[in-house]
Amino acid sequence: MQLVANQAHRAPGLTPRRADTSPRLQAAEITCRQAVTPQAAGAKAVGAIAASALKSFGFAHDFDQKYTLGRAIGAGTFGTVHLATDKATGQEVAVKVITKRVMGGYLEGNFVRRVQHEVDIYNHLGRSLNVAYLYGAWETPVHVQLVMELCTGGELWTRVQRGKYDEAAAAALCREILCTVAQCHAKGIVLRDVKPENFLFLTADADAPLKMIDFGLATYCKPGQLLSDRAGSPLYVAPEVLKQSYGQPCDVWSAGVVAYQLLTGRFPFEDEDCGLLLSSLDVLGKKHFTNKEIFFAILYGDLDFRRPPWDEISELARDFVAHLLERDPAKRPSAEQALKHPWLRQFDASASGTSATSSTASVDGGSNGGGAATTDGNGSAASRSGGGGGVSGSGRPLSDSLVQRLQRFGTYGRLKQLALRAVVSFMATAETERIASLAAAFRSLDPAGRGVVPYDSVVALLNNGEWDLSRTEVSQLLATFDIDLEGNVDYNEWLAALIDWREVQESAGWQKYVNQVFDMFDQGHTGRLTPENIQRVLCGGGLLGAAGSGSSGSEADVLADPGGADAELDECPFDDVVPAAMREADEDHDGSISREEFVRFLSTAPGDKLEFYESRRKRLGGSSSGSDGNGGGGL
Ligand SMILES: Nc1ncnc2c1ncn2[C@@H]1O[C@H](COP(=O)(O)OP(=O)(O)OP(=O)(O)O)[C@@H](O)[C@H]1O
Repeated sequence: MQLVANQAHRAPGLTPRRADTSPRLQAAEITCRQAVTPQAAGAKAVGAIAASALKSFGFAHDFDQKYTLGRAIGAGTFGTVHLATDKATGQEVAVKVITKRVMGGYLEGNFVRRVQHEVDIYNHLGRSLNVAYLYGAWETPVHVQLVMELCTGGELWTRVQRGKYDEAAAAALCREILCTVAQCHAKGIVLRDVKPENFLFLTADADAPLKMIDFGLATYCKPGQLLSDRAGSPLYVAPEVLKQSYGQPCDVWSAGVVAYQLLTGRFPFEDEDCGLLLSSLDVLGKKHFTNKEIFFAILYGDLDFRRPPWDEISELARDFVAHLLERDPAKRPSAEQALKHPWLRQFDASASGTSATSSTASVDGGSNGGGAATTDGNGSAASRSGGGGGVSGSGRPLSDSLVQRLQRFGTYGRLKQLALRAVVSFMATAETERIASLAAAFRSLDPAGRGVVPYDSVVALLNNGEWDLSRTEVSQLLATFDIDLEGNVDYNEWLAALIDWREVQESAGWQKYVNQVFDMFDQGHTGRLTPENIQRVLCGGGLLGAAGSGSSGSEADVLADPGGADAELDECPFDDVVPAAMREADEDHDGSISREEFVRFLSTAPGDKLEFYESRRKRLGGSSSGSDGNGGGGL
């Protein structure tokens, strides 16, 4: 095993991260970073790209025109993170500046895969409100610049160091971490680096949302698959990772270590022989532990539930932590199962509370008509939690789950979103019943029947006082809606973003619709889609014609100009879509997407449940009706 220290490249003058404050932890933080091999970075990331032959990533080059770079605010082994300001809007963002690694005039292969992998994962998972949002990637001859949502609340680690959390606060944070893990696992991604340093608070507020950053060790691993390369940070690494045979459960273990820390302020294991009991204090300078000692404690040490403050912590909390820190991964709960633990559920407002029903919710499409967004001025506590643990995604009223649906759709990636928008256009005429409530909700925002809702109306909807969202989160949800990047939300975008795709997949028509979209791309009737096919159709507007901006979305509209033979390919806003989609969809790496691969690409994993995404639905006390907030026209 090749070990690489995880403390290099600190920019001068930066507030040091935890690793720098403690020589002990610095040693302990030596991280097994050989993960970015073709196997470990995921064969998908390798995909059809001959990485070693690249001179550039194909990212935009106009960073300096768009942003003013400010001071450095953080540093890791891979890059330095700076503050920056959007010149047009004044919005502050975080920019990770990564120095390019070049060999023989070309970008070094592993480096290319690492960057592409990070961008791909951010582009998918960053659409969830649990992960810092990636606005885009830029490059110069020397650097790559990843522009991200700025999190000003500091690392979870900083708050952990201040001492233990009360149970309600600890449970809320554990829920957010496990939701992030569950979202990743549902997409066949294992994080391998769940630790407090990789979660930042959006703001300094006590109840600010937590956002995951840094997917450097994440890799593709479906349930049941096993990995063998050691990867992780020693204090959080699962025993089976040390034994080099592990899969998704390793993230649940790491979440268990974090849960233990949140409740007690220290690490969970002791080893009588070497007197190892890790506490924040130990870590900050009193004792010296080698990785060997730490690994021994993880593998064989006793779980310490005896010492204070465990005598003041509830049985349920202890049971929760003990379950997550089960050494046998086969007996450990999955992230989804852990989210249903009674300790988390007892603090989950959405599991017991009532949802906002009092104001003029604009998405019900029924009784409220007009769709005028209102502010209820209630100012009540908001719930960031999911849909109440066991609540199924299917059948959840739109007025409760709008934000969850948007996030999940956002994580699909651009090509899949565009293709699903085309599927919708085929469905719209055939499945009027399935889309009736969504159509009604759209009409309430588009009373004039133009088939397009301007950005302002959607912003007003998301700011109507019923959702707990920051300004930047509203704009990122808006970006998810606007699949064709036209600056508004058309009827088919609305349907595509909000429909329950898992339900559609189970319907008789699904295979037919997907075939129709495949055929739109496959103009040569070869049965395979090449990057060129896809690029031509996307940039020629053939797929976007699939809905037009109207609400009819008929088959005739779709097929009117399927290939865009006269297409102007020079100014295509989807240039970066195809390589990322190829890395995801081309499972056998033959440089094309077969019909079967396309069907799998468009399908939503059965495990990708709505309740893993934060509802952000405000919970209003004393709801009169106790109804589902549907107002008569929700899903
Ligand atoms: N979106 C953000 N907003 C504010 N600060 C950030 C953001 N992203 C990163 N940082 C800060 O920059 C530091 C380094 O970021 P990050 O961990 O992503 O870099 P890295 O080089 O990939 O790290 P690693 O060494 O773990 O690979 C973080 O610890 C954090 O303090």
